[in-house]
Amino acid sequence: MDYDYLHNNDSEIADTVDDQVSSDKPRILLMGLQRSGKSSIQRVVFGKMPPNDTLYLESTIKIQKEDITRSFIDFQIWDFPGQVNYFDMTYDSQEIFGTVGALIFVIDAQDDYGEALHRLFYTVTGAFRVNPSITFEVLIHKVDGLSDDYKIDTQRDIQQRMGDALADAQMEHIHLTYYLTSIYDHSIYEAFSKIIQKLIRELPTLENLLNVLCSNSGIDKAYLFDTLTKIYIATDSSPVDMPSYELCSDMIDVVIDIECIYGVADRTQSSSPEIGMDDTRLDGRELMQSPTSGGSSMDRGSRGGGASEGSSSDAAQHNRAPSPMEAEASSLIKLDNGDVLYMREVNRLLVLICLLRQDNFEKHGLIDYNFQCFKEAVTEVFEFSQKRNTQQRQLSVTDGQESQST
Ligand SMILES: Nc1nc2c(ncn2[C@@H]2O[C@H](COP(=O)(O)OP(=O)(O)OP(=O)(O)O)[C@@H](O)[C@H]2O)c(=O)[nH]1
Repeated sequence: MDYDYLHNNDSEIADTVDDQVSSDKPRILLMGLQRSGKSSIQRVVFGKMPPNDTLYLESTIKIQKEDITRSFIDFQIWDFPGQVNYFDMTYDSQEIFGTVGALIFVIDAQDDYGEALHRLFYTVTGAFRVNPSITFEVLIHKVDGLSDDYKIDTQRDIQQRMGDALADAQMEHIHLTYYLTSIYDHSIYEAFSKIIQKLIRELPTLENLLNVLCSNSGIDKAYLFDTLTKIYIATDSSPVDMPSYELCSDMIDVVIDIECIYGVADRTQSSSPEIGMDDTRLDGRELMQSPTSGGSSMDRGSRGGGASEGSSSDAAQHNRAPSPMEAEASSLIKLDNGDVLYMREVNRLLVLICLLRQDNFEKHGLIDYNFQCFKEAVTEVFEFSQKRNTQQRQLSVTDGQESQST
């Protein structure tokens, strides 16, 4: 089979790479055919664009580069125009693929994907030759329009055809990971969580800390989320099940919604998202004092968008942080099935969300103490990783200057 790449309009965008290659951060590349959904993914996950608004996105004509710098997530995401061949002589593929962490290839599953598979093959084999350490991730995207059976069949077919093509080319050692995704549900966040976790060097340490926290506090499942993107950057080693992940992820929205309604407690003293709800009544129900501190709780009712059956939330509590400087928002949602969702803010960018049985939450003094230890450990790991990143960047700048002068 001949895997030729389409050539069109290269000259229009030939100048767009040069000004993009200067940053030394690890890169995530978003590639795929035109209209496969690359820009939509970037805007929805990293820009908080409502999925329906992506209908009006215009075609990308030059590389869109975005710096994502938040806690442990520290990279650049590049959204490529679908119509360009970055392996031809016009571009320096070493410059483009040399420092790439992950190459994400998006396939429109609602369309005929024969052409997309040719492009995928051409892209991964070309990029692998330049940089064998890239992780290759394939998003079988727009699956919201497909039945469950059809989704599985599509994934199987794509995997099979790519496996055969790589084997024919004796490149079966190239490993591709496949995800079924849509911007209209949690699947895109789940996929990005897994992709980004592969790039976080501190992941084993964070997982260990979460394991210790869970086993010492009677917590069934814990996720460390990046608040803005809803990407979980680590979880404990018990298996991730979609309903629990969706509940935890939805909790971030619940808290943000409540914050939007009630505002920040004291903007003059703190930029932390504390939720000031004292003396407020909602739906005629009085807000109660929280058991942990001088906070308050509120009935919130069930929330759509992914909550699992029989687990609609029936109460959410928000505790005021003891001091504005401590910036420690926390929140509690009791589920109908007797479980509890407990959220604690680690810092402005990270929240810990735990799922546990209500009986175990009775010992929340212990949980709070363990959380403090966890938080201190995470802060130390974070400071260490920042120091190391800064040192590495300084080193690479010095290396670059030396190689230029020789
Ligand atoms: N049904 C569905 N439509 C989607 C999804 N993601 C993106 N789309 C739609 O796909 C269309 C194309 O999306 P874009 O993000 O512009 O595609 P692109 O790959 O960036 O296209 P180019 O910039 O031309 O390379 C838009 O109308 C989106 O609304 C999805 O998960 N499900």
